[in-house]
Amino acid sequence: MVAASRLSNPLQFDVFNVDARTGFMPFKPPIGRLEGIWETWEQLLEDARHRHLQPGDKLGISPRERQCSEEWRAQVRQLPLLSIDALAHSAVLLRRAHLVLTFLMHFYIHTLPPDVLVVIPRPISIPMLQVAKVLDLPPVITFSDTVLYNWHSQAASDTASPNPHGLQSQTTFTDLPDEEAFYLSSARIELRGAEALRIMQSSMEEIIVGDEVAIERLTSYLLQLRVIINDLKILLLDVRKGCDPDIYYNDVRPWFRGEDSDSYVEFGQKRRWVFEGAGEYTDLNMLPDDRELSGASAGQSSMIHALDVFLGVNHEQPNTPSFMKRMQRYMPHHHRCFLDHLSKNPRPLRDFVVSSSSTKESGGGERLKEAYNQAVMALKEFRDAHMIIAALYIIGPARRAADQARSLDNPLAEGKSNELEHNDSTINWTQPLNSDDRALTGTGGTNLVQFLKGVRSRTFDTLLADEEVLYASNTH
Ligand code: HEM
Repeated sequence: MVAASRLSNPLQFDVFNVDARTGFMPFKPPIGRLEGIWETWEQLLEDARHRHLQPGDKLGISPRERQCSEEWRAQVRQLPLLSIDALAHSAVLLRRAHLVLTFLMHFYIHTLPPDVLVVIPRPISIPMLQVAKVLDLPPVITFSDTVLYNWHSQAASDTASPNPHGLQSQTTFTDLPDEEAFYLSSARIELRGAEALRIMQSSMEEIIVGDEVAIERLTSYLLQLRVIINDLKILLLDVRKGCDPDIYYNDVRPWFRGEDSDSYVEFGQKRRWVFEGAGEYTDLNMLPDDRELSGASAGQSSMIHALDVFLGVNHEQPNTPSFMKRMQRYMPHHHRCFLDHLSKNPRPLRDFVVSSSSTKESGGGERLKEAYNQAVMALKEFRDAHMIIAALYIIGPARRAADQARSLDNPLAEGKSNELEHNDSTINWTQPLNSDDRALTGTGGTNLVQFLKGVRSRTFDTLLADEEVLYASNTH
């Protein structure tokens, strides 16, 4: 348990919509349904789920399934255009509205046949853009829609924290237990990570004090942090218990795709998403030409970003914003501010560890450095595990899907095999996968293999070597 504060708190959770018990997840379960005039959105969402709509580019989709999707989309086009004014006063209602509208929108877009234009009908596009504007979020499904604000639990009382093993998802695309297991594995990581946030808070206080006692405390916090990050790794690997890789890849993942990972490419360009009627609203001018609409990805989890920022793992690169920076655009506004605040810490942990271990005589600095390296190593091992999961859930199933498409002689086979010129799920990540750079893309639109290897290397490079500490002591 983290010791009581010795200083006024440099990282005030409540300002950033962070809860000391549940971290970036709200302490109380999010509301499960909008009432009043917005019931119609909820009913249409329910209807989409009951119909078991299928993605329009699914291999072997039947005429009956296409017809069923078209009937549902016709209902969406006939919806009245509802005002969001009475929602705008409540963050809780707005979050549910973002969730419902993005689920409706992704159902609408991804049930379209792959070769028709994407025009999001006005009854969804306008409230979607309005809600997104008030929340300062992009009009696309995010990690907060599928995980942070998409759960309920049977808590023992109003004051008890949600039980990580008693969680259920409120809304899914497929009603498959695999989809729910996928969301809940992230939710459990968020809940377990709340203790890591408390450690960051207490550590920042100790860094300000900076004396021998502070160094001892900080050392023990970092050792606790190592244990927590190791637990996050175990929780991540546990996704295998409830979510089948092929079901995830073929049935669940297609619904998350953003504009930048659309499967249909014409004249070298992916389909643009047209938000019908947006041009008539000058105050909704939030879709510049260089807009980017990536699909939901756990890369948007503020928890992992917070660990990077706190431990000093630097993903930034000159000239272009990094993937990690881009993903922050998809996080709830206050959580983005939290990361910003953490990154502007005037005494960053890594610098403090370097200076303490190079100047302190007593050996406390050396123990601090060792504890710091163990925490960084745990994060690197989390990323090793994440690469195994990405291989198992994307690379293996993508290969099997491409083989299946080829055997059906389906015109989409070329697209699917472009996705995968790689090895199978027992991939050896230390080998170059393929000289062909046509890469598998993540839902966040990245070149998956290259990207994940880069993130892991940068984590490893954050470890403090003896020379670095020596260099710091010589330059004091
Ligand atoms: C079946 C489970 C998972 C799969 C298949 C998966 C896949 C991916 C993929 C493809 C990327 C590349 C970026 C993109 O384009 O989206 C990515 C990035 C990322 N994912 Fe996951 N992911 C899974 C679970 C998780 C979980 C549970 C977390 C943590 C809550 C997580 C955290 C991240 C982070 C932080 C990144 C950014 C890169 C990094 O920091 O290493 N992922 N993931």
